[in-house]
Amino acid sequence: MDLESIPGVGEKTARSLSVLDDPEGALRTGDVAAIAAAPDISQGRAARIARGAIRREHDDPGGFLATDRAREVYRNVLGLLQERTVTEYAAQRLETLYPSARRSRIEEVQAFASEAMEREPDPAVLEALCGVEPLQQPGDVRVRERCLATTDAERYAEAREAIPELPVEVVEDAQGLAELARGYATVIALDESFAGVTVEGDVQVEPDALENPADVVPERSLAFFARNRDRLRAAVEVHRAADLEPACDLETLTDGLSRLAEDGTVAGDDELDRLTTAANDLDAATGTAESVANDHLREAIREQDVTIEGSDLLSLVERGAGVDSLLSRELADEHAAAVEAAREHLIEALSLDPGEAELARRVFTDEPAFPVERDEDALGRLRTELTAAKERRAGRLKRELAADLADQRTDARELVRDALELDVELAIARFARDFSCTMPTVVEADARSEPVGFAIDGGRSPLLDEPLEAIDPVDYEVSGVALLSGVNSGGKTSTLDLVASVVVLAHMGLPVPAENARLQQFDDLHYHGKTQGTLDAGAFEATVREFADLAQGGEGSLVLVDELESITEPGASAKIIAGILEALSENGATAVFVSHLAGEIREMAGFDVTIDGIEAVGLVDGELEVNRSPVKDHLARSTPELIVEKLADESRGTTAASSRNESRNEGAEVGFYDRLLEKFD
Ligand SMILES: Nc1ncnc2c1ncn2[C@@H]1O[C@H](COP(=O)(O)OP(=O)(O)OP(=O)(O)O)[C@@H](O)[C@H]1O
Repeated sequence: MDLESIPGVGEKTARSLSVLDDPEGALRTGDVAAIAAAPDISQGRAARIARGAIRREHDDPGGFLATDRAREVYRNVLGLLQERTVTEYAAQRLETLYPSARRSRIEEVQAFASEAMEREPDPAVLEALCGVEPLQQPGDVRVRERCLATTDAERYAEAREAIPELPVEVVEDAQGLAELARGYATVIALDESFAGVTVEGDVQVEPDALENPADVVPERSLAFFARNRDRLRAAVEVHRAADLEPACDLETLTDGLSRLAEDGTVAGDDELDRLTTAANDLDAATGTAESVANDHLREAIREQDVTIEGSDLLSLVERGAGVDSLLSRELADEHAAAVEAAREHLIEALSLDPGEAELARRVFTDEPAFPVERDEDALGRLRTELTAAKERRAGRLKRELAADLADQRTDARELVRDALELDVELAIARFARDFSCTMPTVVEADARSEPVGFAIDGGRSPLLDEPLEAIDPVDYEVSGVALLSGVNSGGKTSTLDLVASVVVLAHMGLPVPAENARLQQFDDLHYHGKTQGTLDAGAFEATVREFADLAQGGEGSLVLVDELESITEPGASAKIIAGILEALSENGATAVFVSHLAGEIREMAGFDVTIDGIEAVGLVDGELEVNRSPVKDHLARSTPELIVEKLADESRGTTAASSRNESRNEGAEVGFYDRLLEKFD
């Protein structure tokens, strides 16, 4: 696949994407997480790239949303879906859903969304989703206690390339190897020629090391799991809570992760912990052991009456002997006990095993001395032994753990992806529940048959800022061109919003907020919201021009227009709207024009345009009671007409109830209201 052929992908982005394992697969499936794993590509950008790839896949020219208001409706319904996601990933992934005029795309998403609607948005699953995020690449791994060694310059270059995590050293001979062994806990010699060479320290001859990097640097695969430990655990939790089919064995993965510390070291091994603590605490424990011995000895000396004969003292002084000799002669037992106490302390404080204890005992010699002091050489040997034992054990455990986890890397990726995808599905499921949605029937347009238009039963506009229970369900059906009349605040704009939302969601392949919906597969949606106030000449001209374009094509278009009359004075508006409707009708477009001038427009129009009406069924306590579903072929009475009618009714009632004399004035009032009412006929 030529990545640059995707809309929105230039040379630089294509280069970033080519770093991925399977860029084509990621693009084909709209896998935002995989695309965002490419260098310098954010999730938002990944979503745009995925959308471009999907459009290319379906040969979709785009541009379904033809006006600002249409785009606004899309952003609003998408926002409602995004509000119902838990993860940022799912919110971005939803951006790949867009209204399309391509059947294959609509059906593809419909299949996905139908399954999604079956999902149960369990609170435990939503809670678990909080911790899931796309996996991250581990940072650079650097191992300092182990090195590779070779005598060959070419092999040196190869080693640096294959295993950049380890230092690579060039040596001349076994002597060089021995020197390295003093500086590193483990030396891995790459040359066959070193086989059989014995040098002190942990030196392993492994000519195949470069072919098995996982054995040589288990840190490499552990770093991936360590970096993503919490995300993987959260993904495991999501699978458990949602009872999802897991991509790998959850027990094995959880067990592996429980043995891994956040910094990539092995956790939970008592012996390794003991060795690590012993190596770390060695100096401090030796210092304390010295104090133990000296406190002991000081106490003993203080309490001792040392009796020494004058001749002995003389000979000691003449020989220049110090207190050591005195100690050995007079306090040998106490000295031995003090040294023993120091040794015991060191062995116990560091929990040393018998072999290590043997070395530890040598840290304090039997030589009489006060104060008792450590033997640095012996201490050095103990330190080397503890560090080497620690490294050996850590290395073995890392290799074992890396081997256990290595096979699960691909599955672990899938595990996280499935958890994130579940969030996308649950957002759709929640949206569908919250707005009582159904999957619409989207009918492919057929030039030879009658226009299908749209038919919505029990629709509730998701754009109304009311709880679902407070929204009256609306039935509305239009094929061809219609005018929508109705009382002020009757719900005309909300009806257009409902139609636009249903059409946009249906073309996204998603369920729509209605009991039932059947609609034509439209090419595009032109929705013009209400214009605020009269337009100046320039803006008026631009608006008329816009409709001129539409009137020339438009056979597959849905055109929704709200009170276009406000753009100029009423008489002229009616003429212009009538002309636009004629053109749209001739072209076979589907259109709904909301207007307070429906009657006037019909008179001007050169064809029998349908007028639907949102009727007030009456006035209750001064408030209009409205039937929100437009009545077909019915010019709704206006609010002023209803009010005059109400006044006429009221005054008739009063006249009937009053005496003859008093009613003269009231009779005149009835006549006045009737005169006004006649004007509405
Ligand atoms: N189906 C509905 N169920 C409940 N309330 C509704 C419904 N439709 C509209 N409303 C309420 O009526 C108000 C007015 O609706 P809307 O703006 O759609 O009326 P309109 O007929 O376009 O008004 P105008 O004639 O002033 O342009 C809305 O804000 C909403 O509160």
